Order: sequence, then C-alpha cells, then structure tokens
Amino acid sequence: MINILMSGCNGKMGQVITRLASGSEELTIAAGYDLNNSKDNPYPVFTNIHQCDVKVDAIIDFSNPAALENILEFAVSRKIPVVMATTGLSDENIKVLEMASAEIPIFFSANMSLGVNLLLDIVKKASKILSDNFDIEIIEKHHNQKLDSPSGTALAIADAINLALEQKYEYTYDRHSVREKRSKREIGIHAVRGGTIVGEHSVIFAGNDEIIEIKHTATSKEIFAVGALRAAKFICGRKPGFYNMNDLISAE
Ligand SMILES: NC(=O)C1=CN([C@@H]2O[C@H](COP(=O)(O)OP(=O)(O)OC[C@H]3O[C@@H](n4cnc5c(N)ncnc54)[C@H](OP(=O)(O)O)[C@@H]3O)[C@@H](O)[C@H]2O)C=CC1
Ligand SMILES: O=C(O)C1=N[C@H](C(=O)O)C[C@H](O)C1
Repeated sequence: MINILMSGCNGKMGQVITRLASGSEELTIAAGYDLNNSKDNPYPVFTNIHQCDVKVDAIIDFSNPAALENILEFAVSRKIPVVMATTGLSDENIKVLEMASAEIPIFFSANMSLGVNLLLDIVKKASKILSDNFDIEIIEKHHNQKLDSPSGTALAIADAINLALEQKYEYTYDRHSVREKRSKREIGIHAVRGGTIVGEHSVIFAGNDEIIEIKHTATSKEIFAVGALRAAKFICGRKPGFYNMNDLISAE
C-alpha cells in the first residue's frame, strides 16, 4: 500500500482525491496538510507539514504556490517523492522544483488529464504545419474560484507550441491594453472565469477563410485526481529527477 500525504487536503481537488483513494487497494491517504483543520478528514491533518509524524511514501500537492517551499523542504529532508499539480508557479518556483529534483523524484504537470496531454501532441504537430499562415490564440475557461490566470495548462500549451516553433513567439495576455494589430509572431492567451466550469482549453488556428479549433473540455475534476494518483504510483521508487505525463504514458 502506498501512503500518500495529501497537501491541500481540504480543497476541491484534495477532497476529490480523498474520495477516490478511499476505494483504492493500492494507495491510501495517510495524512493531510492544509492551512487549517476545518474538514472532517479520515486521516490526521497537519497545519505545519514539518510536524507530520506519519510515514508517507509520496506527497500529492494541489494547494497554492505559497506552500511550495515548505513542501519541498520537508520532502527533500525525508527523501519523499512529490507529485506537484499546483499551478500559478513563478519561474523562480519552477527553478526551485528543478533543483529539488536533483535529490528526490518530482512529477510536475499543470494538467493531470490524459486528454490534455494528447491535445499537447496534436497542437504541436498542427503548429508546425500551420504557423506560417495561421494566427494562434488560446482560450481557457474555468470556475469562479480559480486564483491563477491564465491557467497553468494554457501556459503549458503555449510553451509546447513555442518549443515546436523554435521559441519565436511572444505571448499577448487578453488584449485589453493593446491598440495595434496582432503580429504574426505572437500567441494570444485569454482567460474566462465563471460558475462551476471545470476546465476548457481551446487552441484556435485562424487563417484566411478557415479556422481550426482543437479543444479539450473537462467535465469532472476526477480526471485530474485519477491522473495524480497514477503519477504517485509512477514516481514511488524512481530515481531523483523531473518527471511529467509523457514519462508516465510511455512507462504504462
Ligand atoms: N495539475 C492539475 O491537473 C490541476 C491543478 N489544479 C491546481 O491545484 C491547485 C488547487 O486547486 P483546488 O483544489 O481547486 O483549489 P482549492 O482552493 O479548493 O484548494 C487549495 C487548498 O490548499 C489550501 N492552501 C492554500 N494555501 C496553502 C498553504 N500555503 N499551505 C497549505 N495549504 C494551503 C487552501 O486553503 P484555503 O482554502 O484556506 O486557502 C485549500 O484548502 C490550484 O493551483 C489549481 O490550479 C487544479 C486542478 C487540476
Ligand atoms: O484550477 C483548476 O481547476 C484547474 N487548474 C489547472 C490549470 O490551471 O491548468 C488544470 C485544470 O484546468 C483545472
């Protein structure tokens, strides 16, 4: 049985993962970490991760970038692998994650769903074929409780396209302050927030008289929870390193 420390255990994703893991014969949530102990969780919850005295095999984090430093200090000091799903991380946060991955296995993905990771592949191929004649815009939609904008997934899609196109593109966020025509060398990234939208990502390739739209819609948070639990199983027992969904998909 793999014992998980669920970081952000009281949050929306923490609660979905708690529910899913309760039916698992391979994994169990052995402890939680969150800002307070307000939920009736079936495991001990620590408001200071360093006080966690439960033996855990992996940490899954769906919390907030502010928690990153504490989680990594704790994980590195005890050699515990981490599945990092929190978005809104700064470039500095990513560097810290990469440094920690020299000492422990870190699995990082802004989107734990299988579908978005397939979308990334499709979009990279489409970009190579279309970029000379089509403008690329990304639109993401999420619930009204989301803190970060644009979504981590929208940024990951833009980065994947840019990598496929040899890093030639600048990002234009929303467009409210722009008073000139778009250039060929930009990717527009736009965020919509409302109600309970779980998560939508559309990549639009707009050309002369034709538009191609590649879209992923999440209709339940369970897809992210399933992916995170698979990632936890995947990183347990691995060498230190920085892993992602491609590593998991090619290993299964
Ligand atoms: N990679 C992926 O596939 C996915 C990633 N996410 C990301 O996961 C994160 C969490 O999402 P979600 O569950 O919807 O958010 P929630 O706000 O519902 O949950 C976050 C939880 O973390 C707690 N928290 C906040 N700050 C800290 C801290 N410094 N230390 C410990 N706990 C803290 C919050 O407490 P409080 O409410 O009191 O602030 C809350 O209980 C977001 O960044 C989101 O974008 C979400 C879905 C999929
Ligand atoms: O906050 C969310 O809900 C989600 N966040 C992730 C992101 O920022 O990309 C992934 C998913 O879309 C849900």
